[in-house]
Amino acid sequence: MTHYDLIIIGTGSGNSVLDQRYDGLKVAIVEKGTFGGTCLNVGCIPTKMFVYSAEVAGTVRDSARFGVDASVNSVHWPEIRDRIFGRIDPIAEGGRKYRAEDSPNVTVYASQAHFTERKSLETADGRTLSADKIVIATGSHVSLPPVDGLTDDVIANPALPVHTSDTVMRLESLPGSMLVLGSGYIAAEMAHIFSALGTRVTLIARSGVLLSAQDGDISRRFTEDVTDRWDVRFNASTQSVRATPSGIELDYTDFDGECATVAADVLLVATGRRPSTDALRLDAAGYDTHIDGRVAVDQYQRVLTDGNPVDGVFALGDASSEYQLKHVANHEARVVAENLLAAEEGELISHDHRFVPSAVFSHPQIASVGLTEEQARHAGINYVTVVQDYGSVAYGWAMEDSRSFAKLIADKSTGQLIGAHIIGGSASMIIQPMIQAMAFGIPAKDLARGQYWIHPALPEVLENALLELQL
Ligand SMILES: Cc1cc2nc3c(=O)[nH]c(=O)nc-3n(C[C@H](O)[C@H](O)[C@H](O)COP(=O)(O)OP(=O)(O)OC[C@H]3O[C@@H](n4cnc5c(N)ncnc54)[C@H](O)[C@@H]3O)c2cc1C
Ligand SMILES: NC(=O)c1ccc[n+]([C@@H]2O[C@H](COP(=O)([O-])OP(=O)(O)OC[C@H]3O[C@@H](n4cnc5c(N)ncnc54)[C@H](O)[C@@H]3O)[C@@H](O)[C@H]2O)c1
Repeated sequence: MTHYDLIIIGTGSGNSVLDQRYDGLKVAIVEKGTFGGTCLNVGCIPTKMFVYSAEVAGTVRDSARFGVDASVNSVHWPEIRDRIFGRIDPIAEGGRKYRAEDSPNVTVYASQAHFTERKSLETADGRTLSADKIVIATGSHVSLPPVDGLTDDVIANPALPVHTSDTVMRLESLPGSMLVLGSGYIAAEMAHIFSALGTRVTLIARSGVLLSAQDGDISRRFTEDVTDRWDVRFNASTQSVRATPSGIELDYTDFDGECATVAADVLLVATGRRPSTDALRLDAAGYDTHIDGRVAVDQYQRVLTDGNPVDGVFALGDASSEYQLKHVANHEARVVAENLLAAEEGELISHDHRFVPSAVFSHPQIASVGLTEEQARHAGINYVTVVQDYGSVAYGWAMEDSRSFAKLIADKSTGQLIGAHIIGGSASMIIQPMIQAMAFGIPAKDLARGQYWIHPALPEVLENALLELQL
C-alpha cells in the first residue's frame, strides 16, 4: 500500500485542482481513460469546434438572402475531424506528460480506481493506495435507454453503426443519413453539426417538443425552427434497434401506439449521462449517494457519510453535481482546491450555484440563466416577463432575423432579474450581462440605464427588453 497526502481520481476538472501550493505534497492521480476528461476529449471543446464548421456551412447556404452568391460545394469531413483532433489530442497528451513526467511530486496511475475502505483504493491493475485526502472527480458517462438491441457491447463494437458522443466525432466519413435518439443538449448540437455538414438527420424525440427543459417559449420556437431541416419524430417511444447490411433500423411506437420503422446509415444515442460512481464501489467507503448515483456533498464539496462530512474527502463535477456543465465542474474544482488546504472549518469556502448559466450550441443557439417562466410560476413568485425580438433592433435588421428573441423574467417585488433566456445568433455571448446582473444583484432598471449599450450592437435587444419590463 502506497500512502499519499492527496489522491485525485479523474483528470477532467480534477486535474485543475493542483497548483503551485500543492508542490510540496505527495500526490497520486488516477485516470482510467484519456487524460483531460470529457470536455477536452469528447465533449465541449470538439463539439464546439465542429459547430463552428457547421455555422460556416450554414452561413454560406444562407448567403443569398444577403445578396451574396455562394454555395457549399463539398464538405471535407476527414479534414475537419483531423484539424479538430489534431489540436486536441496533443493537448491531452501534453497534460498527461506534464503530470506523469514533469511534476516530481505527482504519480499518475493509468487505471480504474475503486474504494476498499474510507481512504483506501485499489486500481484495476492491482495497486493499493491510501491518502490523507481524496478528491473524487470521476465525471459521468453515457446512459443507454432500455431499448432492445442497445447494450454496452453494441456501443463498444466499432463494427456496428451505433454511436454515442464518445465516438461519433471520429467517424471515418460523413454519413449520408443519421438517426439521433434523444432531444436534449447533445441531440440538438449533433443534429445541427451533421445536418449542416450535409447528413440527412432523423431525430427521435420521446415528447412533443425538443429541449423540453428550457423555458416553454424557447423550446417551442426551437422545435418550430429545426423541423424544416431535421425529420423529427415526436412522441416516439423507441422499442428496438438492429444493424442491417446497409446501416441501422429503429422501431418506435407513436402517440397513438402505431409502430413505425426508420432507417439510416448510423445511429447516435444521446439520451443523457450518468455519474461515473458505480465502479468506485462507494459502499466500501461508506459514502452517501443520491438516487441518481451522484456522490452526496455539502456546500463545501465535502463528501458525506450518514449526512456528515468526511474529513479530507471531496467530490466535484459531474460525479457529484446536479449540473453536468464544465464551468460548474471548474468552479467546484476551485472550491475544492481552496478547501483541501483550509486549516479549520471557518476557512472553508462555499460553492455558488445560485445562477448557473448554460448554452445549447445548436442552430438556433440558446442561452439561459435562472428560472424559466414555468419555474417562476410554480414557485409562486410575483413575476413579470418581456419578450424582445432580435428584429426590433438595428443589428437584427442586418441579420434579417425575424425568429430570434430574448425573454427576461423579473421579480416585481425586488426589481431583480430572476431569469434570462435567449434564442438566436450569439445567444451564449450576449447573455453575459444578465448573468452578471443576477450574480451581483444589480436591479434590472439599473442594468438598463446605469451603463452605455453600444449602438448598433446586438445586446441592444437586451437593453430594450430591460426597459420594457413593467416593474
Ligand atoms: C458531447 C458533450 C458536449 C458537452 N458540451 C458542453 C459544453 O458546451 N459546455 C459545458 O459546460 N459542458 C459541456 N459538456 C459537459 C461537460 O463536458 C462535463 O460537465 C464536464 O466535462 C465534467 O467534468 P468532470 O471533471 O466532472 O468529469 P470528466 O471530464 O468526465 O472527467 C472524469 C474523468 O474521470 C475518469 N474516471 C472515471 N471513473 C474513474 C475511476 N473509477 N478511476 C479512474 N478514473 C476514472 C474518466 O476517465 C474521466 O477522464 C458536454 C458533454 C458532452 C458529453
Ligand atoms: N452546451 C452544453 O453545455 C452541453 C452540450 C452537451 C452536453 N451537455 C451536458 O451533458 C449532459 C448530457 O447531454 P444529453 O443530451 O445526453 O442529456 P440531456 O439530459 O440534455 O438530454 C437527454 C435526452 O434524452 C431523452 N431520453 C432519455 N431517456 C430516453 C429514452 N428512454 N428514450 C428516448 N429518449 C430518452 C430525454 O428526453 C432528453 O431529451 C447534458 O445534460 C448537459 O448537462 C452540455
